[in-house]
Amino acid sequence: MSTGPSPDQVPLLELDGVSHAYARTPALREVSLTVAPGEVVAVTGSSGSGKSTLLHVAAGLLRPQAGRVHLLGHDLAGVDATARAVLRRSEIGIVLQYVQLVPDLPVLDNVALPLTLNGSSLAAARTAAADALAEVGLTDAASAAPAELSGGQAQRAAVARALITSPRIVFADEPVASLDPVGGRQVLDLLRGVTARGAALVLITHDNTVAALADREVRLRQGSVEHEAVLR
Ligand SMILES: Nc1ncnc2c1ncn2[C@@H]1O[C@H](COP(=O)(O)OP(=O)(O)OP(=O)(O)O)[C@@H](O)[C@H]1O
Repeated sequence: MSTGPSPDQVPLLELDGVSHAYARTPALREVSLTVAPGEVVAVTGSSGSGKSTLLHVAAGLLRPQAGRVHLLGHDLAGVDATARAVLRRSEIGIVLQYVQLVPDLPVLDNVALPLTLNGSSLAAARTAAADALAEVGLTDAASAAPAELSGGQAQRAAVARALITSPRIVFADEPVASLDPVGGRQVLDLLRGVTARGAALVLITHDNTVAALADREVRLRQGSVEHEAVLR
């Protein structure tokens, strides 16, 4: 009988000796990192320390020049751009600091978009999007245009869109940096909610108060892991 690790012990994300430079600017230097199911990991560091580059590499948006990235059981070196895009669309959620809702689509259709791109019928996707909007407290905004939302509402809609596929791992790059404390807390609570079903959250932030909500902090300095701490 096999005695391999149980599914809740297999990392969802594993970076091993990852290095990357833009032209001659080193951005990541031999970074190793693992993220387990149900974990919230804060990646911190000052401006230019490599946080966003780490997110791009981890989410398969950027191929690192050295090292290995294992994401959701895939060695990304062997996954072509199309398959990586499908993986992102179906199993990964990404939330950025400035919301990128499609301006011409009502909020409901923005949230439904990942499902329609994955082949769901518009009707089924809209039903799921209405449920997702209810979960983030935005039912009343379903038919609004993105421009009619406040910053906090738009970020909650972006979270609903990122979570509608029930991703196994969510990457959030400074998701509350543009929000007031109350709006920020709401968005963080929504993001952290994914851990209840065993998904992981990788939270990129330069804000210590936000980082303190994580289970673990990985601090970057000039592209290297300077410090790693278990917070809870
Ligand atoms: N597209 C790019 N072309 C050239 N250099 C880049 C590019 N993106 C990032 N860099 C450089 O790589 C280094 C790491 O940048 P990165 O954006 O990953 O840091 P960061 O910690 O996310 O910064 P910030 O908190 O300011 O967003 C910096 O020196 C930056 O100037």
